[in-house]
Amino acid sequence: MKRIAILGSTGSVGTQTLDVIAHHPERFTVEGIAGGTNLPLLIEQAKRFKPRKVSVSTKALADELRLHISEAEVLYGEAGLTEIAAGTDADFVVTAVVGSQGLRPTLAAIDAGKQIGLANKETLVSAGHIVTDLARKRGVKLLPIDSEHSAIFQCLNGESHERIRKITLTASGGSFRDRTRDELQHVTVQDALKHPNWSMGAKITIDSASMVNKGLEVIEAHWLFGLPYDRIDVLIHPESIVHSFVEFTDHSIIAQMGNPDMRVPIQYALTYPDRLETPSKPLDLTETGKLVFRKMDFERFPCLRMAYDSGRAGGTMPTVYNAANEVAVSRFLNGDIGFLQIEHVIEQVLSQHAAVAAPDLESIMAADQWARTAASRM
Ligand SMILES: NC(=O)C1=CN([C@@H]2O[C@H](COP(=O)(O)OP(=O)(O)OC[C@H]3O[C@@H](n4cnc5c(N)ncnc54)[C@H](OP(=O)(O)O)[C@@H]3O)[C@@H](O)[C@H]2O)C=CC1
Ligand SMILES: CC(=O)[C@@H](O)[C@H](O)COP(=O)(O)O
Ligand SMILES: [Mn+2]
Repeated sequence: MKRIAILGSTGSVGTQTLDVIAHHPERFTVEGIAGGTNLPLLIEQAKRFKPRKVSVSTKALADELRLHISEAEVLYGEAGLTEIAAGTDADFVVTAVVGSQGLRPTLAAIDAGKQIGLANKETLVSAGHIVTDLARKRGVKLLPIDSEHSAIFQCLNGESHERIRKITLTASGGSFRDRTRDELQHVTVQDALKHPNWSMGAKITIDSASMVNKGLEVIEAHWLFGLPYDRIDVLIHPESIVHSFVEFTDHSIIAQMGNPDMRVPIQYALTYPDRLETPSKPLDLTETGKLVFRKMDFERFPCLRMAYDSGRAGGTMPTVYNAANEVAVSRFLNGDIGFLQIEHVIEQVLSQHAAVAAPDLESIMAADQWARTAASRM
């Protein structure tokens, strides 16, 4: 039995993780779940999966939750999230909260020696060296849940890292992939939230449309696979069938394919190195017919160029890229700024930042906070 704790159990990745667990009750128990504000769903999950600890974002919500569930200890806030990450009997923690608020709880889980199923990419972008160093020291595996990174991880199974020529992350192009920059002037939040292939939380769906998601994924890949940025490529693949691929020194390419369904990478992280049945639809390539791949256009998607630049600059630059984007996306979702202003905010905040090299956690937190304040004023 693998004992699981989930940070962000009420979200898109969180609910799909519980779906995977529900299909294999003989394999998994749920020790702890943490959600934000979706109380009805958290109550339903607590009753069904019977974790010993449950956490919500505020004290008021925790008080209300206690009226509905008596079997579990109810916690709240950052302390509650950290307790679900590090203070349960779980041996495996799925990090599926959104944003760099996942950083401290993830570090706590690693410090406590829990294996990590990593969905929360912002954590690795914000503090990649700190997270990977601690994982190395504690002997903790960071098992990728992000579909592209799971794909690369599967392609690399048994291969020597010295034989990798480059890896290529595929990008669907997001909700506006066929629109020109001029046409982006007046797009709405509703338009932006219509991802062509994946059903995901609001923040990552906007990130897909701006290509920030792929930027975050490039930096995530740098830390997960220890590759320099000039050996991490991105291309547009509108079908999201090839989830990513590796080219080796002999020019062989190994790709991982499947219908777009997050339950596959989630389950692989949970069962690695084993594989189990899933309820996902099998891929029939004769039905797919044609797969399209296009070169990335960095003029059309400047947020990807800024991610490469931030990653290469290192230090606190990726922290600031991520935090500025988090604020810009939240402002876009609230109707405060237009879609194209997301990239403007990121660019301006990056240009004003005096980077700190080899930052410790305190400097990372300070840079994150500085970027949030700057981005909210722009
Ligand atoms: N969705 C996907 O297919 C993929 C997602 N990812 C990554 O996974 C992460 C999660 O994405 P996704 O599932 O789409 O996001 P969602 O917005 O769907 O879910 C976010 C989760 O975080 C919870 N949460 C938010 N704030 C807090 C808080 N302060 N304390 C505790 N919990 C909190 C939410 O709770 P509540 O809803 O109750 O408020 C919810 O459970 C992101 O980093 C994303 O980039 C990566 C690859 C694919
Ligand atoms: C499912 C997943 O891993 C997402 O990160 C997905 O990749 C988003 O799609 P695009 O960023 O390619 O549009
Ligand atoms: Mn992805």
